[in-house]
Amino acid sequence: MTTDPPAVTLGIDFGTLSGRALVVAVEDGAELGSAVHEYTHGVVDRELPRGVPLPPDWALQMPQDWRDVLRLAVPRALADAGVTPDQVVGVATDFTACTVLPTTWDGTPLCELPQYEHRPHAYPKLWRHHAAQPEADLIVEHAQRTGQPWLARYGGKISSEWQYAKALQVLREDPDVYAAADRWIEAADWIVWQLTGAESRNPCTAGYKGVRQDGRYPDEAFLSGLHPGFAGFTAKLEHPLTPLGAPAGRLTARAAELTGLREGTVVAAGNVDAHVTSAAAQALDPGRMLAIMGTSTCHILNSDVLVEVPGMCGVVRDGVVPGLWGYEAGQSGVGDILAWAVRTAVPEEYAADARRRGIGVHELLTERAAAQPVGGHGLLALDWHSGNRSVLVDHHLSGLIVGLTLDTRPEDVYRALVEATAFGTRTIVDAFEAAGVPVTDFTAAGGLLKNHFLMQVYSDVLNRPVHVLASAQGPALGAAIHAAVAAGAYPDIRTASAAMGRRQENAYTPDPARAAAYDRLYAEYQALHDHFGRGGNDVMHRLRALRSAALSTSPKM
Ligand SMILES: Nc1ncnc2c1ncn2[C@@H]1O[C@H](COP(=O)(O)OP(=O)(O)O)[C@@H](O)[C@H]1O
Ligand SMILES: O=C(CO)[C@H](O)[C@H](O)COP(=O)(O)O
Repeated sequence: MTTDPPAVTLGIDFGTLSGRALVVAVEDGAELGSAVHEYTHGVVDRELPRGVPLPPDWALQMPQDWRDVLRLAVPRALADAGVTPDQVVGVATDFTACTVLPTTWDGTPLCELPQYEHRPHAYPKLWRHHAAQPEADLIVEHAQRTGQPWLARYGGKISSEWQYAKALQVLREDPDVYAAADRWIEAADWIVWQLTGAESRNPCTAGYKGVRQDGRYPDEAFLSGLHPGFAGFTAKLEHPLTPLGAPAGRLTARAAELTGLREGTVVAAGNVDAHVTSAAAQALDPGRMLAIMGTSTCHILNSDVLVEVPGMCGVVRDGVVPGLWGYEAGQSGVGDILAWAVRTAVPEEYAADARRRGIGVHELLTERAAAQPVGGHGLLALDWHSGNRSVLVDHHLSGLIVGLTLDTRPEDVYRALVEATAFGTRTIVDAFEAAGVPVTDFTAAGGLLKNHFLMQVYSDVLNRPVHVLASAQGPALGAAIHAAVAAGAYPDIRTASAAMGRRQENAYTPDPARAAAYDRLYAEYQALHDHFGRGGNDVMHRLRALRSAALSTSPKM
């Protein structure tokens, strides 16, 4: 007797530095094979590939790097899993967001047209492009003045990371590129377009990053008040939305040739890396907060109720799963801040020790940092090296370390930074609870799970158990779950998540003595946070303005 080979789905996760494809069994979510492709150009933040220098706070990407994930990682993942294209019943993708690009009507990125290849604004802007803060400030000020009803659904502020600030920056700085952009599209939707040959839009990026609420984008009167040329901006976005977990289309012959998949394979609606991970971590029920902890952290939480939480990134109906209000908050820099410490605050002696022992510098610093009592380093840090996404929503804030002495060691700084990111998360959890959105449990996912000391710090600082997603491929697994729903294997995302997702309960539990000690440090963090973040001292903004002025005038010494 022969049995049919098992049905599988493919989840493709497009991260900040790489993209990965994961083959998953539809029946139980077993991970059968995967492959990663590191982007050739990574984050373009110094100069364009052809040598055009970029100003501070810019972060771009190259669409070809994303296509290469389809071309290279997908066939390798199928081979790794030992499955044939016929077994793949559905494909879904997820992307960083708001990573957004200008294209022509047929989806061609403007940066790939010869006449625009030297123009920085023709390139996709990565989620952590932070140069549109003046535009974000203008949007917030104008929205407050004109009483825009949607503003409260974004915690009272629109981030410079989101679609409108980035698009307005293009219009103000390169009106030709703005005019040439027939479509202004999230990479999350653009990649689906590459697979299906037809434009589609998803409610997750449209809601959280595109300010679409109650079926509408901000109106023309509001947009023209920002800039006369911005009045028709939403025409570049308008397109029917495909619900999450629904099919956006089918794989074209061209995409099948590129990926090695079968023409006609179902492709699910696009999605965001953080939000899609909730399905993988079985964190879709109301009150379950998921923190996706990597270069940055996103906090995702579903609820039955609509509440306007000050400083959150956004609340969107059906934004994570149909039928619930999905909340997002976040920290723009977490692993990125630790990477900064590893890159810049470690003497050669440490690097040599790590090399000798065959471990990474993160691991070395972690090991040394773990061997000290709470507060033993005498330091307190603010985790704003990449600005503050929640609850202050200000990307012109910056990092701070208080308490440095001549005795301070690199591992002390590293530990203080780990703790600062945990305090940042606690600030977000507290903001939800204070606003009336209960956080009944806390689950973590993402690349930082490998740092057990860091995870324990989070449990101690939050003074609650931390559950973890039991997969190293959270977003790709979440996408594969969405693919199974789009393929009709499950009736909805929550049912598919129960069958295919997995989590380890109580992976970390708080130590009462450390939790009490962290309560005292957290009180100090809150004081520092409010002093520098809520107007007590505006020095961080003044320093940034001085830096911009200094870098824009030429004489150097
Ligand atoms: N052992 C470690 N401890 C803490 N942070 C780490 C460690 N190893 C890598 N990192 C940081 O983790 C981040 C990468 O996280 P990951 O989840 O893999 O990526 P992404 O967020 O891009 O999906 C980087 O910022 C890196 O500096
Ligand atoms: O803001 C986001 C989602 O809303 C970004 O996608 C996210 O912060 C980037 O993710 P990662 O740190 O995993 O690369």
